[in-house]
Amino acid sequence: MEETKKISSAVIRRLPRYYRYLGELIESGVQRISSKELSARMKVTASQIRQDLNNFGGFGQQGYGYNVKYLYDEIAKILGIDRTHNMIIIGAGNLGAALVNSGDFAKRGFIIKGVFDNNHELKGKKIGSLDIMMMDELKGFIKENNIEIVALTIPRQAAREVAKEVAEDGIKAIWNFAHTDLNMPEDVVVENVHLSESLMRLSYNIANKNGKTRNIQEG
Ligand SMILES: NC(=O)c1ccc[n+]([C@@H]2O[C@H](COP(=O)([O-])OP(=O)(O)OC[C@H]3O[C@@H](n4cnc5c(N)ncnc54)[C@H](O)[C@@H]3O)[C@@H](O)[C@H]2O)c1
Repeated sequence: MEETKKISSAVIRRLPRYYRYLGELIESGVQRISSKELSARMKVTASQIRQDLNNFGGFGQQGYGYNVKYLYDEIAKILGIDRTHNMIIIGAGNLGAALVNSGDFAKRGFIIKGVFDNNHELKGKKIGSLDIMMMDELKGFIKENNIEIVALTIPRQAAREVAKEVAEDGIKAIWNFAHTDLNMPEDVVVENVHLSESLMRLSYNIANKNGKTRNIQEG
């Protein structure tokens, strides 16, 4: 499929949710669905669904609705999850260990190949089946294992330094958990995950639940 126009980040943010719902439909044996039914399940308007999916050529047919498996596969292609991505975690602390121990990423094709730390006391220790490696092994490991994504679960100052270092080693995708903006070159994509910011949005919604202000939803 050729992409002729830039797809808005709001649409891209909604796609994983479509993907999850379609996956559930497949699991329950549903083969096709109208945008009306999908909208009722997902609690977004049918016109929003049509508009979103029209960005990619629609996939729907008048009077038929959407072929669930086809749509699921097409969204996987758009999200680039129709193939595997090799990933490493830098920072073998609480958060790093939680990521390594979560099986969910592998199910989606994100393969955690290694975990790194600069604390020599952790050398030789394991998280799950992975040996914790030291930072002097990082550069070679990235090259040899075709690493595409680096997750940073280290403090903010360290994250800024390590991000620069891995970008110089050719990494183009950083999953940043440190509470800082990384200011990377344009060809490096950064996805920030900040749980406390999510909590602040929740707090905003608690504060405004009876007021006139509309809820903020991530779509
Ligand atoms: N984004 C979020 O939602 C979120 C949630 C919790 C924690 N955090 C942040 O993530 C970071 C990790 O949290 P945690 O609870 O796992 O902390 P932690 O202290 O348990 O683990 C941090 C690990 O990073 C290692 N480290 C420090 N500097 C390093 C460097 N330069 N190179 C390699 N490894 C280095 C430490 O040795 C340690 O093992 C913290 O900075 C924390 O503020 C973010």
